[in-house]
Amino acid sequence: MTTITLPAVAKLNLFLHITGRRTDGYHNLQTLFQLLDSGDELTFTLRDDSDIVLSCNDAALVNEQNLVLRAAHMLQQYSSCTKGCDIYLDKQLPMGGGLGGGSSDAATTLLGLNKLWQLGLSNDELAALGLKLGADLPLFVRGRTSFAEGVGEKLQPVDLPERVYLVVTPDCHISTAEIFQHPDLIRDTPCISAEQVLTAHWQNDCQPLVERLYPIVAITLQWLVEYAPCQMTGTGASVFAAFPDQTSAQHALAHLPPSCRGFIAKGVNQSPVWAALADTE
Ligand SMILES: C[C@@](CO)(OP(=O)(O)O)[C@H](O)COP(=O)(O)OP(=O)(O)OC[C@H]1O[C@@H](n2ccc(N)nc2=O)[C@H](O)[C@@H]1O
Ligand SMILES: Nc1ncnc2c1ncn2[C@@H]1O[C@H](COP(=O)(O)OP(=O)(O)O)[C@@H](O)[C@H]1O
Repeated sequence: MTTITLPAVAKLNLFLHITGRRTDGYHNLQTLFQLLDSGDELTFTLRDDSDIVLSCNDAALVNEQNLVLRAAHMLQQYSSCTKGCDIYLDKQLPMGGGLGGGSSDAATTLLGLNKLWQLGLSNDELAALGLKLGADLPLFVRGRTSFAEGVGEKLQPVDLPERVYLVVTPDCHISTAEIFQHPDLIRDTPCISAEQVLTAHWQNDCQPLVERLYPIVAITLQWLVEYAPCQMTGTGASVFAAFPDQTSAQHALAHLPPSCRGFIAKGVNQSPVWAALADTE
């Protein structure tokens, strides 16, 4: 096996409760991560030397800060592996939109290179390595729709109905750090237990602040709520709504405001990356 192609799917935060601020500046949160069935795609090809070379359909993404390269270098160093690879990233997800695309690309890189380089690392090892790159990495390494606590790394799988989502991203960039640093952020939501996840009130504590600071997000939510109940994911700017079927989601998508990007995806309990990895065996 010298080439592997794997998906890197998006996530939604069906709720995002911020329960407190930690001494290291980060916030404790409780969230319900819903994995989607679509996103980016990565192709890994073994090289004859130990170089790691990234190419991408968006040339602006080819730089050392790309989480794909950072994950690949980290894995190579951690495992003392002398093999290299070419990586092609087919970027489809909006960036910085609260969909976790960068984290998902990095997690798929850890899973793909663990296989291509025949390292035999466990999922626990890969999730712990991934956490060094971002709070959402362990979710995508484990690949299960989950209730998460801590900064998002303490995960409990949850089975949800596989619903159809319309995801809409307004044309604005929101800095996660700016939202978490803001004095007006809701950061005192009472903790719920894992048993309360399905019955709790699902809200995104970042949403009122983001709607105020970025009116385009509020306007997009006002448009979407005409079709279905909707919410923001992560620290924005993407918003989403669940629909009973593809047809009704398509109907809303057809009326998308001109400045927005949108796509329809199915919520899944298990990331397709696992089926794709199994196919490589
Ligand atoms: C809050 C979530 C929910 O999914 O937002 P999205 O990024 O998906 O929108 C994520 O956990 C975000 O994870 P990630 O995007 O990896 O955040 P990081 O780069 O680690 O953090 C950026 C900055 O946000 C703040 N931060 C982040 C996460 C957290 N639990 N508490 C924080 O206070 C910190 O100031 C940090 O320096
Ligand atoms: N492979 C990648 N895909 C997307 N963004 C990346 C990638 N590597 C690094 N980044 C950086 O990470 C930031 C957050 O990206 P992303 O994961 O898409 O958003 P979010 O954390 O809001 O869900 C981007 O603005 C970009 O600067």
